[in-house]
Amino acid sequence: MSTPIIPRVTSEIGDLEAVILHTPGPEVENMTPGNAERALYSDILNLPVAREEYNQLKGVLEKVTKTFQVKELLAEILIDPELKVSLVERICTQEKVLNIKEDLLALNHKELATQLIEGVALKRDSLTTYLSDERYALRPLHNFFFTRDASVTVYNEVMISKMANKVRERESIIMDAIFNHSPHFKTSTLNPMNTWHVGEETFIEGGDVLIARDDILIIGNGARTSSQGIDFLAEQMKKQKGRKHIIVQQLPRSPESFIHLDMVFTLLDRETCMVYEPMIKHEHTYATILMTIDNGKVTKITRQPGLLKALGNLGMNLKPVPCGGTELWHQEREQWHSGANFFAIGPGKLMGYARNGHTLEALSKIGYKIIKASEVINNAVNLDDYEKYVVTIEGSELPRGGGGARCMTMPVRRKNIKW
Ligand SMILES: NC(=O)NCCC[C@H](N)C(=O)O
Repeated sequence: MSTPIIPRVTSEIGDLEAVILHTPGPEVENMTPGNAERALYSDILNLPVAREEYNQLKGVLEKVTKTFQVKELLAEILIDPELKVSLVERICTQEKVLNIKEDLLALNHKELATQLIEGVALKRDSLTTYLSDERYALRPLHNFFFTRDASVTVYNEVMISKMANKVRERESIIMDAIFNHSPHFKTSTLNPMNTWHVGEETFIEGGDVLIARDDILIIGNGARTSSQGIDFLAEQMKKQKGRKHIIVQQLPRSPESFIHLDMVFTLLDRETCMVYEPMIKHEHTYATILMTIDNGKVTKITRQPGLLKALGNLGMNLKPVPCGGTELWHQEREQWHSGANFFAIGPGKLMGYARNGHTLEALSKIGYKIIKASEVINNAVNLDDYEKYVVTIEGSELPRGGGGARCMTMPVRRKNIKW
């Protein structure tokens, strides 16, 4: 095996060196209209189409960087019998299904990894289970292809998220096991679950955590990340030397397309960001707050006149590109389909959905070349020929899961940016 990767991410846009993906499997279909909402979906995905679309994202990323697949990483660590027992025990205890522990332990490492992700069917071997409306003893991890959310590389460490919804909790447990045991990574993890004073109200998800610069984090505070979750991360920042800034952007709890900050704001290159204007540029009641941490202490907490101005005050003057273009009508529609959710594989080197035409037009106007993923995969286009581009993936099915290119990628390592 090659030398382990030391996770390090100091910006949203540095050249990507390694990323964790999860190709959607049967778990995304294993739901009914009755429980799609509980699965945090607005619709049931068509798996073959979703996979085709996902393979465009994966195909491009495999060309430009090192990629890992969650299921393979998980299966590999489950070869260790002790870890297998402790992980199964942890999951069964957390999900209150210790009765299936022995069945799970009887599976080989690959089958166990599959079942932990795709779900374990409920055995109808008692009156209670026979009468139960549940189909699963362990529910499928419908949302795991949004690898962004359950863990986050924050500078030199990996934070394991504390998910806001039960249906996503197992994702974090799996990522915790991977980062602590996979031979592919050498890192330390920050896990709110291991901190004695972290309470019920503490939650924080990767979609809300943006690393703007080596001294600036931008964190969304809304349905998925609580103030307590941000305080947990602020505590960790206190351990670092020098001055750190955390800009907190409050978010509305509805509609569901505003669940994470990266659905309304992403960084594109050194000078540009993508914004959903009604949330990021216009006046509203959702506060922007700046926390300043100086050598281990929070020295100041102040209200700011909006996210862009807060960044400007710290020397990051970003030109906002409007998701959906200039008309509110298009902005609303394209934001809903993850039109603001871009993933940077390098500064000015982006991936996003092809369907959001007005957003792409706004990027094209400022010099971004729009390139289809298939052209990259078939070698019809060489990305090195362009300084700024958006590689587009088809997005009919994937956005119905509730996220875009940033949500589907968990960067483990990026090169540092020369500002
Ligand atoms: N970073 C993101 O915005 N991730 C998308 C998560 C969508 C998923 N259905 C969820 O509700 O958690």
